Amino acid sequence: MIIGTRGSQLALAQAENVARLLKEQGVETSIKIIKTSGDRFTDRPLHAVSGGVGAFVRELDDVMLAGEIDIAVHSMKDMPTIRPQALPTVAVLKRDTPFDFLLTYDGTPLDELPEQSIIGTSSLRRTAQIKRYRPDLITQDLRGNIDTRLRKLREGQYDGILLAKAGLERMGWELEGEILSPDFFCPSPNQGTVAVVTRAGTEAEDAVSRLDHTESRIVTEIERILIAELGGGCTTPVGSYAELTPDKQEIHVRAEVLSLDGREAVSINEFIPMRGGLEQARALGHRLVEMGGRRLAEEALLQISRNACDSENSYDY
Ligand SMILES: NCc1[nH]cc(CCC(=O)O)c1CC(=O)O
Repeated sequence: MIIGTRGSQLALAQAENVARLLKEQGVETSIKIIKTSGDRFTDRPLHAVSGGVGAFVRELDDVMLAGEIDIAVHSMKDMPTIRPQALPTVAVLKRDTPFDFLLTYDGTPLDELPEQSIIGTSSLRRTAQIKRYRPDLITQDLRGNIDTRLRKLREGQYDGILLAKAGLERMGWELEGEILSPDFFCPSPNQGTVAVVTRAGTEAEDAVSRLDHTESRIVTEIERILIAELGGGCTTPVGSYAELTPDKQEIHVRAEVLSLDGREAVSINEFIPMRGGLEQARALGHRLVEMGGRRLAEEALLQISRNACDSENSYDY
């Protein structure tokens, strides 16, 4: 069986991990690198790349539908909500750390950074959240793969950069930094979770389905439901995070929509029961809209110059 992946170090690490997990199940695989247009235009913000934020995923879908690969591995937060029926998400892997991470040039924590320090991120959500938390800091666009972003920090172009902790973990990089609390930095929906796609009705589907982690599947679904009604398309500053309580009876859900400048936000922060959780999440998503979340998402969208964007749920650029 052939695992298709993008060629970035993070994508390769994720694909290699899936290969290892399948090998433990006695399934042999090989890895094939697929170059996507999102990888080719790394100089522009992703919301300005043709095809928008679903680009990475869709091009792997195409080669899978063409039969060139059997298994595709994705960072789940980059996957559009609406998916081809023939390509089920057969496994949601056990979640890694879902939180954002601050790396600073000299190890200074967020609360102690001098005024006017420059923070690099290309995520509209992280930009809005950092502006809300520290309006005196300066945010600057920072694109590129994780290795590129780290290099730019080391070169002194930024005082600090924000990224997903999970990316560093998967690369095996243990760097000193600060995990940002979801109370102030609600992560992107599905951040820190890898999903695996196959063609329906194949041997690969059978094999990969053994890797599915039920709890991670539940919380990631809830995170999507919470923000499903917001509209505003993709690339708006939206966070959504669900976690099981230690007794596994309840789910702690947080979700928020911010204005691009971080000055306005609407949010929810609640515990819902495991039983009937999906319905309650839908109701909470509705409440987020009624509190003004859709208006904020639509306003943000109007302010962003961008090309066609077909994804409903890839907010993190
Ligand atoms: N936005 C791109 C992206 N997609 C997934 C990850 C990290 C891994 C993950 O969240 O699963 C990243 C990098 C980042 O946000 O720093």
